[in-house]
Amino acid sequence: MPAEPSLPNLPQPLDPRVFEGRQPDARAVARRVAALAQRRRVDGPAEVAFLLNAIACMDLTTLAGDDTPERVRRLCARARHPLPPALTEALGVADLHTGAVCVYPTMVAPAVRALAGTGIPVASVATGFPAGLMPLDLRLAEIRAAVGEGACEIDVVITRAHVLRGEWAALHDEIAAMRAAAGPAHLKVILATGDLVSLANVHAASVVAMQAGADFIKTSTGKEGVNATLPVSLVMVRALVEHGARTGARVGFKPAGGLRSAADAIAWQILMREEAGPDWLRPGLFRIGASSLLGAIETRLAQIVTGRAGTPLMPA
Ligand SMILES: O=C[C@H](O)COP(=O)(O)O
Repeated sequence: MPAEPSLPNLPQPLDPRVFEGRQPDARAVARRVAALAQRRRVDGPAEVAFLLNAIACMDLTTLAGDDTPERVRRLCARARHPLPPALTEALGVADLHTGAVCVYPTMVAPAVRALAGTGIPVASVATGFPAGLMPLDLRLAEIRAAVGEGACEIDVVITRAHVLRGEWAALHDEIAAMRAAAGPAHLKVILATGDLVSLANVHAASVVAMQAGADFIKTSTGKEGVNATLPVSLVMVRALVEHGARTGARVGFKPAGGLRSAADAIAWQILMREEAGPDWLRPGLFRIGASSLLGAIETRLAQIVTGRAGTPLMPA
């Protein structure tokens, strides 16, 4: 068993022994989350470093029914230059861009065109996002269509009923089929944890997704009643650390949905650093899915640079 997992995560057969009978202790999880909160008080250069890393690890997202190619092009321009020039100059940063842009399948083509030559990947949601309640062949066809348009990352949703009914083989086979349909694209498996009722279900679904070949496990669509929380994130990150110890494979983590403040950006990075290790805090292994976090980070960085809370660095 390698000490440091470093291999890509290849699909394996379902092994329910890894999760059956495992019941994460909700009180212990809450205690650990509270303890991690004590480590979040960072300031000065450390805070700036966390905030810039949050941008580098961000899947800058628009997933709205009224999305247009124009909106997506504006989002891509923001992904290429996430901060105003005066702020990047004051911070002394160069070549900063977001980890990816995340859109619906029909918006992949304009995003790919807008990001050509930048190296910024386009991620597409698929599989009947956000509910996933479409026939499997149509969900797989949607994955293939998004990859065909140029998406190199695919964010899929699972059938929550498989989890709620304990249909682990069906869940494994569904995700394995999605893994195969995605071909060379990275597969992020959204568990929609707000729908899964218990931490035991979150743990089991995380393990099944990884056994089926997920490159990332992701908390939420942003559309559930409850989206990313620190307790479910802790359970998921511990599951991926254990998976790495068991298999040697590295699986990334993507909290998404409801992350809106600079404090959120830091809290999830602290959790990742303390539970998985500092090496996980890079775009290949950690992403934050967010539609409105970037503005909050910009505001906080401007406050730090000017030393005046609430004072914009640039004229409006
Ligand atoms: O995958 C990303 C989420 O859909 C974004 O959720 P949000 O709009 O709450 O930031």
